Amino acid sequence: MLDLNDPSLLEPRAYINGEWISNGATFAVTNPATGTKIADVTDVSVAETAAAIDHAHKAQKDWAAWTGKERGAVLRRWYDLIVENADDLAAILTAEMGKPLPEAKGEILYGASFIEWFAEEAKRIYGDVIPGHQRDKRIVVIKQPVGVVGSITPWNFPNAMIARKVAPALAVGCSFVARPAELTPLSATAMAVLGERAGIPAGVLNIIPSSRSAEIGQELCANPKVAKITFTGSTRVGKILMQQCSDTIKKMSLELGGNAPFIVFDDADLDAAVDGAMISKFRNNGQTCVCANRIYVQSGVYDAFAEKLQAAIGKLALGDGTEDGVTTGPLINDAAVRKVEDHIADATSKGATVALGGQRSELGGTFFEPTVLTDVTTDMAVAREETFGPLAPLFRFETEADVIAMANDTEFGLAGYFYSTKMNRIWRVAEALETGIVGINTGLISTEVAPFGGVKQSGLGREGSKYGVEDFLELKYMCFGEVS
Ligand SMILES: NC(=O)C1=CN([C@@H]2O[C@H](COP(=O)(O)OP(=O)(O)OC[C@H]3O[C@@H](n4cnc5c(N)ncnc54)[C@H](OP(=O)(O)O)[C@@H]3O)[C@@H](O)[C@H]2O)C=CC1
Ligand SMILES: O=C(O)[C@H](O)CS(=O)(=O)O
Repeated sequence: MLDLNDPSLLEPRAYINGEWISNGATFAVTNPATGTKIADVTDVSVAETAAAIDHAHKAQKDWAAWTGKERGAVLRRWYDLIVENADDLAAILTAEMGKPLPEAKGEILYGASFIEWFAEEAKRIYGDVIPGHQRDKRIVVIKQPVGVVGSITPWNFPNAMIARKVAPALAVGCSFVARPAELTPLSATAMAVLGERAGIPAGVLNIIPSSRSAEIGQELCANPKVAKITFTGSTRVGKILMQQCSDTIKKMSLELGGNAPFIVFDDADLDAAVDGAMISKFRNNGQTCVCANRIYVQSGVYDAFAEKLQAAIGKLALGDGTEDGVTTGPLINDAAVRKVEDHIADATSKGATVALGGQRSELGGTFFEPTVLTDVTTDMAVAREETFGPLAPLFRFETEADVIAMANDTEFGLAGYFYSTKMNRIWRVAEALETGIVGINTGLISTEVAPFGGVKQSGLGREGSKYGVEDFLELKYMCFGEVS
């Protein structure tokens, strides 16, 4: 049992129309570090999903009639409650997802920062007045909430990925039906416990845990009362959802897979580059869509960087995320471990060298040794596929033109990083990278103040920042005649 200050935050039931629901059907949520069961969670059915959508549809009109200031005040109270309960929320997150407690706490505060940001934005949804095109005409543009928003989110950031979506949605007057990942629903229900306490009206926020992602997703995509789908996850699933949403032409926001290049030029501050590679590659044990998936090092500094990186990795401490000093938890499941193993086997079969790690940890379970591959080449799977684990493949390059071509040779385009101290090169490379986000002399780019999102097959739309509300709004213009 988790040792929480407020045990009521560990909530296994679904939250629909302001009611906590048990329906006799459950699925088990287990701790990836220990394999022990945390809770049996309500397994919401398709019919209950449709009912949640109906309630959200009814509640949305009243919610949209509140002023932005009133909605912002509720979101602010929600933010305050999340921060006050951050330790408990982090404990729940670590238990169901495995990331070390300090990282989990960081995620809770990161997620809360979106709720804080959009609590403020709620009262700034401005329209426009456009000079008439004829003497008797006047034109006014207003922005209105799209309506019911369906959300599908992954296991790797079970709090922040919901917060990054629900905050702008509720701020502008939408209602929300959230289906969290089967592996990590308890962070979502805990958020709803606090949202209810903050005063979010019944039906405005609904949490529908389920073991049947495809069926529930199909209902969210097909139901005509859902105006928008917002999704974070793999490009594979994003494509399925796009197809399913086409029948009702739903608005979509998609935060999909990545394959981030991390480039170290020979003019880089190598120690800073190693620090950046460590945070970008090993945050969340490499289980983030913006982590460095390919590390390109210019030949003049390749050996020195490889040596420094291995020394830094040697300071990582694997273990149960609840233990002091642990920096790196388990991977989410055995499939994730097998993907890392497959990428290592493929690379070594084609000439790469395991310079560090390369196998399952002696801790057992889904713990895996942080790994460095050297002599990696572009014909290897790690060059094309997202590893989503603690594997740092080092590619050698000669010229700036060569590395830009290699970095952009992917269907993905979420984040990219590079280290250089030459201003002219910094501008050239930043503009040349085909990504939605560029980290320049930093490996950590995530913040609520900037528009997070990708290009190419890494997604559609942006989350966070002043741009983040637009995807939850419809523009309408009113043309007044007979004025003169
Ligand atoms: N761009 C971004 O911000 C992020 C991208 N990702 C990408 O996602 C991948 C790993 O995360 P992972 O969670 O495994 O990704 P998935 O795409 O497999 O799952 C994401 C969510 O979609 C659900 N899902 C799976 N299949 C369907 C379906 N047919 N219909 C509706 N929902 C479905 C999952 O449910 P369930 O798990 O219960 O089956 C989960 O809640 C990586 O490629 C990673 O890059 C991950 C996080 C963030
Ligand atoms: O799901 C993810 O990987 C997150 O989007 C990464 S971040 O927002 O924490 O950078």
